[in-house]
Amino acid sequence: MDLLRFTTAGSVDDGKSTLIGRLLYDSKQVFADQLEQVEAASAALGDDGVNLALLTDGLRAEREQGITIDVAYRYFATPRRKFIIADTPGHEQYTRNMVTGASTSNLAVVLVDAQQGMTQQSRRHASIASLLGIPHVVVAVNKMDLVGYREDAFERIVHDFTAFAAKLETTDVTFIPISALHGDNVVTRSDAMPWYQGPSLLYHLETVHIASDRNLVDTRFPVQRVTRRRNPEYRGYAGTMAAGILRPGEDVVVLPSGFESTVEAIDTLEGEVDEAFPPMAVTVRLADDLDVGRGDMLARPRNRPEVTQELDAMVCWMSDRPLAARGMYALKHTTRDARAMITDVVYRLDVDTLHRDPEADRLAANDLGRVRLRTTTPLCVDPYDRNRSTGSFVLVDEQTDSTVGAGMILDRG
Ligand SMILES: Nc1nc2c(ncn2[C@@H]2O[C@H](COP(=O)(O)OP(=O)(O)OP(=O)(O)O)[C@@H](O)[C@H]2O)c(=O)[nH]1
Repeated sequence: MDLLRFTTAGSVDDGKSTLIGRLLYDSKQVFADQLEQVEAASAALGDDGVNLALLTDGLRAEREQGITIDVAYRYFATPRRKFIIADTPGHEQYTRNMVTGASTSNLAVVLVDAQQGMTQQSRRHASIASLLGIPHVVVAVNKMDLVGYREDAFERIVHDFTAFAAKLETTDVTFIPISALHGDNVVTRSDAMPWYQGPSLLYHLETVHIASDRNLVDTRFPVQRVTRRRNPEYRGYAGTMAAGILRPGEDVVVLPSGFESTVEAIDTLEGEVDEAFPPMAVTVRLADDLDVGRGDMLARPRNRPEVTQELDAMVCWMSDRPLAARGMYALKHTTRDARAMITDVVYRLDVDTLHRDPEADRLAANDLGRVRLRTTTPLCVDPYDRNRSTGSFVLVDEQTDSTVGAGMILDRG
């Protein structure tokens, strides 16, 4: 069964918690003991019925105990699909959280309050979803009950959002009018909005076509480690397929060294396989005895990533200490660790207006901007819009060992 990863984005009080609670509750993913707790807490607050936001927040608190996490991953399944929700609490660090949660998402649900309409925050969330290359966006127009379930309220938001999204690269945008509180169009279709002919949110999540979002063209296999098992002659390269397809008998090039060989066999825990594709974890054996190690990448001789020490990237900055030219950081890209120096801050992007400020010489926490970097060792990279996995990296502060930036590599053309 396939898996859809999605993230939710909304401003404070748009109803994110209520929506997630509703999805879990109506698709019967809530355990009896959790439900009892929430019913008791709801009653204590004077709510009749179940306060769904409490349900989500309760699960959140449970997860957060003792560990600082910015993104809680929540799992649920229906007969059609498995789901992972990257639930991003906290309002201060929304850009950072959204970047963390969204970087592997297939889809983003952007909540817009039907009464308030498009806000600066909605524009920001749409911009970030687009920059992160999330292939599918759902605009869930929530609290339709507060506008009398009127079509014109919904249409106004569709119109405003579409006008703004025209400036973005996101192509697949679906609008769904919902009431998370009452459950309209969340799991089941609502009778309250006969003018809406589309699917419920859950049905859309179950059926949106994601198979072709994977890049099966550019073969990329970052080597995680060299394994020697079974016998002394056995030497395999273990890792996870980042893109493309790999089959025994095919020619490969090892980068950055440039040595070429042929795939002899592909092993998995279940035995040998005829082909490997993302996100399979496999061990590749080559016909020749080459010097291959962690951080190297296998690709096809005629379809290679760029091997470079100069990067142009959009960076989302997450640290209170600003990013500025000449800063040095540890850089993690696929399985390779390097060090990088910021050589230039090209511009800072205002995600509300999409205006570029070329005068900016630094990025503060939650800023996005274009920077140039030079790395100490060569990296095998693709543009992010071609391949999210070989096109992204993180920057780590070497003193505190904390992640301070997420980067998306741009095509320098
Ligand atoms: N009338 C109405 N109220 C709603 C709806 N959805 C949420 N609300 C209410 O809006 C308020 C905020 O909802 P939350 O789910 O806590 O929203 P949130 O702030 O986005 O959630 P988090 O930031 O994730 O904690 C609560 O009082 C909800 O009951 C809706 O569809 N209709």
